[in-house]
Amino acid sequence: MSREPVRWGAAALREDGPPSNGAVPSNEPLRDRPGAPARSVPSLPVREVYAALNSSPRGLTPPEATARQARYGLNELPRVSRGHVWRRLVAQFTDLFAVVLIVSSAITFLAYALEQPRDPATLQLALAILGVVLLNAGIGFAQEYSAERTAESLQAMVPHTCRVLRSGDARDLPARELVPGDVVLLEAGDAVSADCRLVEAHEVAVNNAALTGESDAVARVPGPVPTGPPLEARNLVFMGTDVIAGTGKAVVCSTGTATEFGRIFRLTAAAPRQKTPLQRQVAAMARRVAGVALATGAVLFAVRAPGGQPFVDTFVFSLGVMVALVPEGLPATLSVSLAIGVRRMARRHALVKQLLAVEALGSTSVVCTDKTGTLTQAEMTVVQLWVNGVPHSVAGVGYAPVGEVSDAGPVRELLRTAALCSNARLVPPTGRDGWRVLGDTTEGALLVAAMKADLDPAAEESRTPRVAEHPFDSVRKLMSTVHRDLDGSCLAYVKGAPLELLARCDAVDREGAREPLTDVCRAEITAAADGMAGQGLRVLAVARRRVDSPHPTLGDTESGLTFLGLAGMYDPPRPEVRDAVDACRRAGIRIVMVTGDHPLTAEAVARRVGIVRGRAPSVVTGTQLDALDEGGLDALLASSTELLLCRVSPEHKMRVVTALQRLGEVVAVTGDGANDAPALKHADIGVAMGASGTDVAREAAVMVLLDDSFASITTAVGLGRSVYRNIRKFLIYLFSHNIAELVPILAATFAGFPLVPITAVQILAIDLGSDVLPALALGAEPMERDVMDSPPRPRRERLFSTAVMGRILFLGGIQALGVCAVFFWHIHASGLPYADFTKSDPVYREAITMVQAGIVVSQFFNSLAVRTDRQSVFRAGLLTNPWLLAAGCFGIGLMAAISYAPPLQTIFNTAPLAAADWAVLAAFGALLLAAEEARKWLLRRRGTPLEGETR
Ligand SMILES: Nc1ncnc2c1ncn2[C@@H]1O[C@H](COP(=O)(O)OP(=O)(O)OP(=O)(O)O)[C@@H](O)[C@H]1O
Repeated sequence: MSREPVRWGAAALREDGPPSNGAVPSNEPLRDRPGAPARSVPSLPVREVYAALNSSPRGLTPPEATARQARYGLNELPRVSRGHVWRRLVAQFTDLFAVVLIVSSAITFLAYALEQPRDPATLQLALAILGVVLLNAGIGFAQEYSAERTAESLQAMVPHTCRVLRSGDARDLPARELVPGDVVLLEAGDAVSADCRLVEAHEVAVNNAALTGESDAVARVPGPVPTGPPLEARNLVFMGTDVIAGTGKAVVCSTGTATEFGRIFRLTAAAPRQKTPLQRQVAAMARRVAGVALATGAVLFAVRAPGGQPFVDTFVFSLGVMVALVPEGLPATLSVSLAIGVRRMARRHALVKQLLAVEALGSTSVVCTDKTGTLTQAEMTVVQLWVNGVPHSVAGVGYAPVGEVSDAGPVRELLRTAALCSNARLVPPTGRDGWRVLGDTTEGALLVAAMKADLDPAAEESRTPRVAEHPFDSVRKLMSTVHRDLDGSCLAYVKGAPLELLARCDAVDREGAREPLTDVCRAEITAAADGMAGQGLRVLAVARRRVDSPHPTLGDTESGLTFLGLAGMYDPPRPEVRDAVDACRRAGIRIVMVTGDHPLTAEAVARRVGIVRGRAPSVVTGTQLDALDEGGLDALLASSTELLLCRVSPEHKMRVVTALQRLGEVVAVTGDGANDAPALKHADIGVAMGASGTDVAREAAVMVLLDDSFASITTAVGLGRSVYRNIRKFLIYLFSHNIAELVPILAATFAGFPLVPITAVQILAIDLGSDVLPALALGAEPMERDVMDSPPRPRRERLFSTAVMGRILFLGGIQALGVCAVFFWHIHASGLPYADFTKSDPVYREAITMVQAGIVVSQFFNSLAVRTDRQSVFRAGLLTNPWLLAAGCFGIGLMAAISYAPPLQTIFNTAPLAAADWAVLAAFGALLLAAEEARKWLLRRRGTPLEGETR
């Protein structure tokens, strides 16, 4: 069963009334509902539970379930509201930038009101600043809203199903379709989707942390308990909690908001969204730049105030420059870029639950991966059996029970035992789907093999019904079931990893006779198991014994066993994995295979998919890991390039992840089982399987693979790297033009020129007009082909590294030099002394138009230059990001309008430029590109990569 924290709706066991929907207070069957099973459910004996909830051991019929759904509504909780829309909008005006801008705008309005005569330019500036505030708030609000919607739609893509009995038929249904009275099947790793009363339980333990905060495992039993607070009833399991051990069957008592989880959910405020380190770095940088802006404003005021200019003029001017230099749209551009990354990953089957993962993915240096399902297709087929020293092959592929198996008695007995000791179910073909397995694929393969031998598992089960079970767990590596034999006695059937099982056998079956298991015999069986494993097969051993009671202890069930034989199953590798493994090699990412399987099986599969190429990979078992202290483990992990960890349990996985992180690695780890959750949480990127993983693993991971494939991890890493590169591109692009805006202002001030070379309104037109779209287009640059050709970015590398800062200064410096040159060239060409210039002077208007156009045109070339770090842009292809070209053309078009359209000329105090002026600016832009090309050429010649890149 699954948990979906955001979108549960309302439903409860109710005899009448409309379906509840979040807003309607729901009734609470386990509490006070009059006339309902309510409080009495936990105290009822099992057989009365069904009657009390109008259900039966075969579950509800589909029409009854539909009727109940109409009556009680879907099993969902209402959407979390992050506060009223207006409150969220107001919040946009309360961050530091917004407050600075609002105060600035207010002061400018005040200045306009006080100045004599009033200058329309002051009013324009005040309005422009206000416009910036509104625009910024609008972008922020829209971005937050869309991020929320993205998160919700991604959540909805993660499958949340539970196994339900309807008319006796087990089927996987979306958790939201559960209704009171439904009979659900639970097993370790499931998240519980509704409040339920257990009616059968085999060693069930749950984690009620979501409700109680206590993360210890608590045992659950099916029998009646005294009436009391629902959370204390040991036969109830609750929505939002996890089954961490055992298997069981339970009847749904309440759903949606009527559940205990729903009650708490209504009281819990949504957690605030955390900023990622990258967002924090950018915000810190933006604050620093804002500080520089503030200081510049103050310096300008101090220098200009004594110069005889009107006080208000100087003040408004300094304020305008300050506002213009604040990087207003930056945080929003960053979030949009991260969100684009998340969407791209989702399209490639990798759902990222936290933005944090997008950036961590880019620096992943080790991937610890499972084998079955991730590297292989998880389509097990039993291909070989080994009984009494004789190998038997099994024909047929996939789950279709068509093929041939020896009909020898001992072979049939092996398969019958294995099939009875399984919980999986085979589903016949429907529509376009072929034969499918519900449940564990290893067990599915055993059922198929049994059916190929003409055995009917259902008939066998009714002949010798199961009375008890010790579920499989990956530490014991065994599973056992107890069955009542025809004569009333009890038999235990056990299957599991050969070594573990053999250690619990003391006899071997020879055509029905029990013979002692000699050392020779043991060696023969081990050699046979190794032989199969060496071919890449997963090997299971099967055994049985008579037991005295229908409910023997684990120790009694799994000791003194009689060995029956071995089953070897083939699981073909996923075809796409080989290329993905190659990509990881090129990208300097180590792959460590972590599997519970046999070392020989692991090595054979690792060779097939290319993880192992050398002659002697390090193959280490869980027992060997246990013998290593921390130092030994570190040495092992640091020294082995090809490492396979076999026969390990999830606890080992956790230890290895911690050790790798200690060695400075950024670790991605895959997991599917409930007890993989700690390792998934601890890793830098926990990756859960969307198709086959348990709900608990999906909950603990930050990334969910919809197709379970290793190749999707590699793609996500590539996309993560590309997002990081793109962010760096637009930061260089945006911050370099700040220099081009600032330097001419400082130069004019210190040269004693009485006016500014570019006005605040012009700067705002660049920052919020011509620069926004190219920055977004850079943030959305397609993934470069060579993104996986370089080693991972070091964990501690800062976004604003020396190299990045150097590049900002280089590009910004060239731009600044250019615009200063065109400005003073215009001013000096007129021959007028500085003091004679006024705001309305045509030469001055032309000069400031040249400065603004100079920045816009050079930014166009700059946007092309920043696309590559070392490679020539001409080699990378000038036309490969058409959005960027379109955005650049839009910016130049806007600038032309500002230069030529009379109303805009009035607002911006600009003048029409001549064709020759544009030609000068274009030539100057081309010079910037040429200088960048020369710098890249030098870098390539020296072979120094920038931030670990090959370009
Ligand atoms: N359902 C089962 N019943 C009994 N034994 C099993 C079952 N599934 C697996 N085993 C045995 O336990 C061993 C460990 O299995 P486990 O599922 O823990 O490995 P895993 O780490 O998930 O493997 P992989 O890396 O292949 O996904 C297997 O090699 C097999 O011999």
